[in-house]
Amino acid sequence: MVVAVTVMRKANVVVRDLSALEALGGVTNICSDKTGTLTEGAMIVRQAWIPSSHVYTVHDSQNPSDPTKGRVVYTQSKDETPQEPVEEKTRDFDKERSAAVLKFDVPDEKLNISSSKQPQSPEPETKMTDELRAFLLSSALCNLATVRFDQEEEKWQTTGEPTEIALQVFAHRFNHGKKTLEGEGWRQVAEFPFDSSIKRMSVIYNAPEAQGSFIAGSDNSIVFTKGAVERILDMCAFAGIGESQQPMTDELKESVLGQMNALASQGQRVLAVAYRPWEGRFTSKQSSSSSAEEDDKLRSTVEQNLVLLGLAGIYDPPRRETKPSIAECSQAGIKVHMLTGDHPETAKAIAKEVGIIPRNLNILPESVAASVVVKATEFDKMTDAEIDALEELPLVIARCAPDTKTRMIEALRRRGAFMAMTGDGVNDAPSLSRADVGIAMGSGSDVAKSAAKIVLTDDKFNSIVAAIREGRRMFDNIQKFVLHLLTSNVGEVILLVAGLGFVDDMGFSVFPVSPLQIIWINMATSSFPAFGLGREAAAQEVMRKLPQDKKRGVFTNQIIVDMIVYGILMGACTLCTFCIIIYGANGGNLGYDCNTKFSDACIPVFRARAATFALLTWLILISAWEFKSLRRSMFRLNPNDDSFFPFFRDIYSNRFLFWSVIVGSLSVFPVVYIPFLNTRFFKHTGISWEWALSVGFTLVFVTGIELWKLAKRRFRLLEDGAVQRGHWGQGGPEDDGPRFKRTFSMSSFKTWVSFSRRETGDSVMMRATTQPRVAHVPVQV
Ligand SMILES: Nc1ncnc2c1ncn2[C@@H]1O[C@H](COP(=O)(O)OP(=O)(O)OP(=O)(O)O)[C@@H](O)[C@H]1O
Ligand code: NA
Repeated sequence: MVVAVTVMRKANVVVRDLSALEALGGVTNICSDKTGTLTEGAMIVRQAWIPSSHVYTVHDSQNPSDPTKGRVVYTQSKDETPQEPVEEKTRDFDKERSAAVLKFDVPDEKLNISSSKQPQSPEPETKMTDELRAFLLSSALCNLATVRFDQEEEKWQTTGEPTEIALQVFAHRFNHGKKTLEGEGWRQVAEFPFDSSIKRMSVIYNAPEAQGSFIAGSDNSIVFTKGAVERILDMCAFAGIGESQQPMTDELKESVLGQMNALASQGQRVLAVAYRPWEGRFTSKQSSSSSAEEDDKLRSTVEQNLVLLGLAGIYDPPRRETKPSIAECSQAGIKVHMLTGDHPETAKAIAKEVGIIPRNLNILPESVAASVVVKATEFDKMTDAEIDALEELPLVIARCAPDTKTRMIEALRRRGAFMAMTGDGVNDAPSLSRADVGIAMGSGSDVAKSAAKIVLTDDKFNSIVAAIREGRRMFDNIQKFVLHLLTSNVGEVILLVAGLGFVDDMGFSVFPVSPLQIIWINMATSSFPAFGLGREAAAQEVMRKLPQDKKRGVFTNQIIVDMIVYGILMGACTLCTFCIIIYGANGGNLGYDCNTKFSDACIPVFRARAATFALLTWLILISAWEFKSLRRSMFRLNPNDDSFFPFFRDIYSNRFLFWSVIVGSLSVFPVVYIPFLNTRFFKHTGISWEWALSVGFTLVFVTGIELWKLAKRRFRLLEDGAVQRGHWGQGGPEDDGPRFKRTFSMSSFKTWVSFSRRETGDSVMMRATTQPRVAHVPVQV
């Protein structure tokens, strides 16, 4: 256990409660945040759309905190509906987007080489307009993030929320950072903070003399607001400023929403930026109201009749490690759900990129496809019965509120799932404590951390998967430990109970092994190998099998049957040894009072005891080596290892176990031979030819275990359930196109051929119901 915790520290996981790590090994579903966990959490404004004016696109920016990197170009939109230019962009952007994931860590020199080779874009460089200026003012001022160039470290430093940093950096590109503006005399008079349940934020500023006049009268304060598009849009009465200002009609709303969808479906988080001139000066008396209720009332009077200034598309690339980790979960029979505060389109696009949902939802059966991505409001509206009636729970829940997380936990629990839930916010605490395993982010709030059992110091999704692997390893090792302990106990009990039948002339039962021998074996020799088993490395297939059944715990059928089979085998071997020496070689001479005293009459019994003791010790020790794997041969623990005799390397890989078995085996000799100690205390004496029996029966025992394991493998006895990947495996290969272009090999070609054959199947439903690509991953073959 202690070993486990230190290992996990290295993997950036802090375990506050050890049982949580073991529990994690049994997780069947993970509900993960998106921002920072599945994605980098480093956001860049990629596109800004200004109503009936321009689309600004940021190119070639690899460093999210450096406003000097990359260039901004704009596209003039003549039409009322600015749909077209953006669609033109889409292709170009898509290229960039997939590249962005790879580019983040590449040193700048290399990037410059590659970008300078690209043909220069024909688009004009940006020039400042009033519309853009208003947009930047609101983005920079309604913002708590800071961006500054650190002279000492010679790099750009940022503080604050990634979303706000992105906007602040964007404003800095035009020299409109908050610092600069406040230097020019912009003064904040009130703030209505961001809250993830209302998903917006507002501030009120007084403009310096004459500066604000292009958007508000010079004696007026100005309200700046930003937030989720659907919410802000409903509070807007106008769009645009100056001559191009239009009243917010349903039609215009539709067009703005269309615009938002275009950005969101590229995986961008879209924020609406708005403002409003406040009649006269907003005084601090108005802002320092006493009760929360009055605060809310004031807030709703402030946040109305807004003017939409534009949309910002902010991109947060998925972490490189996310998709492979999700694939690993899928192979391990674990489902990954994404619960995000973002818009459904954004959520969907990112979910596709990381493999939580297939790129082509049509490969799912219709009944499932309909509820793969849902909005929290829809989910919240459903009754428990309706949720339980769903064929599968949603994989993506968008615009998620803290309550939605709690409902999802309950829905999962009703389906018998054992779930892990991540969270970072203050109001995530209830769901974190209610989940079977709550996982908080190192960067998150202290409230979340204290409600969770596990904290990820690096926020990364793949650290969760590493912790699950560790939990499963621990569980497996506990199983091996328990099997080792119980097998020796069953063997000893059989030997001792059968020994009651060895009755001497006085009518006493002669012990086949003495009490001190048993104590010695249990305490001195077999405890070290048992600890050694606890240190076993994870088996290769540890993430290729179903999560353990929480109700069964360690005692699976396999463990119970193994324990009986091996225990009987151990009992039989030791009994035979004792019997052969007493009845075969000494005509059944059980001596006289041999349980208590050494005499010449007791020599046969004492010699038989020594051989039985040695054998029992060795069987228990060698069984520890055998239990390194429950199903694989001790002589070939790794099926992919093609060396002729990997035994010693495999056995030596766990040093502690190796040496405890070796030293334990050798300890038999002094115990048998040291005079006085042997006859007086252990009630046995030195032997000669009898050693052959001990060695011989050790070989019989090993053969017996190997045969039983072979039978288990051959006839697939007592297998753990195989992982069924169902309609589609998460994190799997792309499902919309041939893969063999990238890595051409015979096998990938074959898979591709079999795909395309299936793709020509009659209908989507056909494909879905005829079990498309069910990957049966056999466990421990
Ligand atoms: N600083 C902010 N100011 C205004 N609106 C914001 C801000 N941050 C986020 N939003 C809006 O609120 C929505 C949800 O944000 P929230 O912080 O709840 O999600 P998140 O927790 O960051 O996302 P995830 O759940 O994926 O980790 C965003 O999509 C955006 O529209
Ligand atoms: Na979050």
